[in-house]
Amino acid sequence: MPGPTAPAGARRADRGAAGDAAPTVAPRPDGSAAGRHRGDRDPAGHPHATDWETAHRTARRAARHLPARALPLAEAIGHTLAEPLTALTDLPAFDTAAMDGWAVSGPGPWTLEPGGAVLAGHDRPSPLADGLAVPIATGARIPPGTTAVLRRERGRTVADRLRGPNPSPGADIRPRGQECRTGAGLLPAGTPVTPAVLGLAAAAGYDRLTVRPRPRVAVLVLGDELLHRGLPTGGRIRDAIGPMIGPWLTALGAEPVSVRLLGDLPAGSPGTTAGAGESTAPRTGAGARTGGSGGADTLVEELLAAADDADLVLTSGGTGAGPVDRVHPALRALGARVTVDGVAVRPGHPMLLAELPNGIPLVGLPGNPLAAVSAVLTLVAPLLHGLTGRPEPGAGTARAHLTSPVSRHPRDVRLVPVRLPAPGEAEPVGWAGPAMLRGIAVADAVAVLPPGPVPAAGRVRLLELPRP
Ligand SMILES: Nc1nc2c(c(=O)[nH]1)N[C@H]1C(S)=C(S)[C@@H](COP(=O)(O)OP(=O)(O)OC[C@H]3O[C@@H](n4cnc5c(N)ncnc54)[C@H](O)[C@@H]3O)O[C@H]1N2
Ligand code: MOO
Repeated sequence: MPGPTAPAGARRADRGAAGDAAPTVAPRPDGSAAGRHRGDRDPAGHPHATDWETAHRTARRAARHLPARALPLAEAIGHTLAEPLTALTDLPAFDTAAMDGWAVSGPGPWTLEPGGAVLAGHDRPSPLADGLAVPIATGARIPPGTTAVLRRERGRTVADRLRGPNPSPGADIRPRGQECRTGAGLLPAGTPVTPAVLGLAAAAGYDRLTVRPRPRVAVLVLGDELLHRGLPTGGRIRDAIGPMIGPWLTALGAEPVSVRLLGDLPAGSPGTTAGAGESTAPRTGAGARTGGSGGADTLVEELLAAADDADLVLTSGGTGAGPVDRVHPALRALGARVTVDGVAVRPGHPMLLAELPNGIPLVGLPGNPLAAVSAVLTLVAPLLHGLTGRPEPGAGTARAHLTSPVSRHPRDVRLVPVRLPAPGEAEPVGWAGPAMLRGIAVADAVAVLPPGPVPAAGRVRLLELPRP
């Protein structure tokens, strides 16, 4: 069970030590630090803060595409097309009746051909001579010589005669290739495989799809103060990140393989760890969670075990420089390359992006719950899209007018939960403090407010919120 919590004041009091705990920032060829921008200032103690746009881009680029694999259709759901989907057949593959009725040749009245109906699934029906009609079912091949289909409800038969209005030529016939010709591009690479994509792929002749799999994500929720059931008590509070992070990852196209609820473990050093490859932490099933610190005694051990079995590792909490904020020290002990160490965004400025020694990316979500959401939108979503090759949803295109002005941060981007009451309108919902979820819980999107001295008004950029 988690141990007692240091009072918040004590945890915060040590933030002055940020310099000591700062991990190595990877140098760039030009000698500057990756993601660091001269002139950026974060008065709260993050001199390395990366600007928000750069952080977003860096996260996407930090991801190498996951290897593609060919999977049977039924197993491809939720993954991402690694290659364009190209029609393997004309669709429809032959001229097809669009309605139940009669195939007719020429103007009526018509004589019914003896010998029964043309049904779906029948191979080549015999040709229809001028003045003749034959009953036909939706989806059946059109007999050669047919000029149109007369719908059942429009015709009436007496003995072997069919009467009804003359359908216009080609009426209710779906011509071969109407939807696509063989070789036509149907979907680009990077398309998420939805139920409709599976249906289209099957119709277009596919038995298997070449996909990039859903990224496997391991999550470590840090903090001795967190309770996982019941009411806040004795200075402890409910964990709000653990319950939302798994479903949010799923909505972003990832597979949360484990959400481990850990206390404030000591950072540890690589010397005290189990080597990568021999995980000491009991692995859990998809989306499963465990209480307590499991089998590992240090954060370094937990990180190594997580990285061994995932495409992306997330931590929550402990990104600061307080006495029990162990993410930076653990990354430093591991020799991880920290590429984004703080972002000029509110909430969420302590968020970080790193590359673990085995090349697996790690995102450190700040502990304040809305700050963690901000990090999901800023770093996690583009990273996942980079791993699968999905385009950023509505990247740079979604915009709306704020229905009322919202105060901005003088130097940092502000992310503000909004409702979208009408097309093109964004209504701030309030309750946007870093520790609050009340606003985001009713929001349809998040508005991106650039820094500035006066409140934001007018058109703003929107970020989609992932939906289950
Ligand atoms: N001296 C300074 N103090 C703080 C700064 C700063 O710049 N200088 N930044 C503040 C901001 S902004 C944030 S965000 C947090 C980031 O802190 P950590 O990532 O180290 O997170 P913790 O200290 O562990 O927790 C912060 C806060 O969030 C609560 N928390 C943590 N995990 C959860 C969870 N899973 N569910 C709900 N709430 C959680 C925790 O109890 C704390 O109240 O640092 C500020 N301080
Ligand atoms: O930026 Mo903190 O991340 O506002 O809560």
